[in-house]
Amino acid sequence: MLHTKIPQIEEIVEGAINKAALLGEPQLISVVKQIDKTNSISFLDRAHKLDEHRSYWRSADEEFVLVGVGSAQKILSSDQHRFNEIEAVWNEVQQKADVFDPHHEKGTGLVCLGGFSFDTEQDNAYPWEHFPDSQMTIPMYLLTNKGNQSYLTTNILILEEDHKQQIVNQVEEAHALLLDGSREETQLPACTDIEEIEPEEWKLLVDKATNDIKNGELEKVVLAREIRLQFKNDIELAAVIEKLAESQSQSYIFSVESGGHHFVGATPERLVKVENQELVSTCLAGTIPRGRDNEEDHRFGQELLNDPKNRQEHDFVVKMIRNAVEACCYDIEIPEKPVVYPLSNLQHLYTPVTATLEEGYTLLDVVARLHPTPALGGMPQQKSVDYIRSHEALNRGWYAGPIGWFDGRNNGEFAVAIRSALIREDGASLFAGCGVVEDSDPEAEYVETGVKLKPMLSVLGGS
Ligand SMILES: C=C(O[C@H]1C=CC=C(C(=O)O)[C@@H]1O)C(=O)O
Ligand SMILES: [Mg+2]
Repeated sequence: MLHTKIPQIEEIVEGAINKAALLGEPQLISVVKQIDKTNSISFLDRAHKLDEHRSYWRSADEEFVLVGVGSAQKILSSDQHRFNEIEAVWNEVQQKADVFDPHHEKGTGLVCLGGFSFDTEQDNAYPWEHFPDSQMTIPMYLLTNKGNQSYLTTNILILEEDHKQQIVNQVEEAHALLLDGSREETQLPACTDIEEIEPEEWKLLVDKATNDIKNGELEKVVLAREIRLQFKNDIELAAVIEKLAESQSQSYIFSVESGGHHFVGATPERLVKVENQELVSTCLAGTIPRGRDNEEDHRFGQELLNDPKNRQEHDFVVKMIRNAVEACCYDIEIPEKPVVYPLSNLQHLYTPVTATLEEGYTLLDVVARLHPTPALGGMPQQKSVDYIRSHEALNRGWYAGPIGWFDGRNNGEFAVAIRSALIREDGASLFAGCGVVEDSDPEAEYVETGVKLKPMLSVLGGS
């Protein structure tokens, strides 16, 4: 239920304790307030004193940041129909919750943050033992920065036996800590060792894939590789996120914690965004480096636009996304040809997709239809996922899976978790991949993945 008249927190907590007793089940409350403009990195940093479970999301193309701290409720699923299952639980949670929100801004109030593994049939083995197949968290405390405005949401699952004053004190102490404004000095990781995982075997696999494609087994497959780093000290998440956000201004910046490990990344690739039933998706595939000067940069861009191998990589993605969107949208707009999308160290082929989502469909329905697109899996979809599962040496875990958020007003966005790293206590695994088609050259694909790994590598002290 949404309440627009906002009572004092004492009253809200008391009401929830009574309701929990009456109904015989915990009662979720969500209270939103506008606060002074708050720096998201400082907030993220201070939050570790409260709870290690922190999530970070920064949009690539608007001033929109979410920082989640702690967990009021987690929604998990390892089911084959995990997107639907998560949606069903989410609907139930929303129905039962009491939301006190006078602002009605997107990304405030009841919001879920989290992500999904690439492939539910791959087991959660090292280094992914702490990451379930799907994990969406309603944080206890959520900072929402939208343009110049900041909002703080407090979500609490109230139990019948809870003590009103204890809860109120706990919330007030947490708010004071999170909003205190100071920032401790944080340090970037000191890397002591770098290990590329079997680069020669990886190139042989790319070569094999081109042959399997020529033989008609499949049309395209995205193959990823891993680099492992060792650190001298435990990493400080806020420093990593801050540096990544600075260096990758055109990318989504994300971080999700599970079991004390952080999955972090800077990805340029949106999977899908929905706001007021308006849908935006992105076809991003086909890659060339940036030039050393304007002339070379432009020449590379033109080369990319006219290169048959890169165009083929890209066109598979457009075709698949078009089909998926046509099944649940109208007013679909997709330009005939891609344009060049420059990032700090490389350029991609880019085709935007806009449409209106038909009534009755949700963001998660579209995620279920799209994941994985041929920019992450290949073509045909199921064959390429099977191929990856049986041939790729690494355990993808959440690499290339959907990562993002949604709120209780049918707004939300998912990106694909590429150019990412899983950070453990004293080390990290970094991941990047590339689209392999029949004309792919293993050495060139190796170099392309190297360029994609570079920004994360340099933030983590590896170069
Ligand atoms: C799979 C990745 O990139 C995809 C996204 C854009 C361009 C790609 C490419 O040109 O190969 C990939 O399809 C990755 O960075 O890990
Ligand atoms: Mg490529």
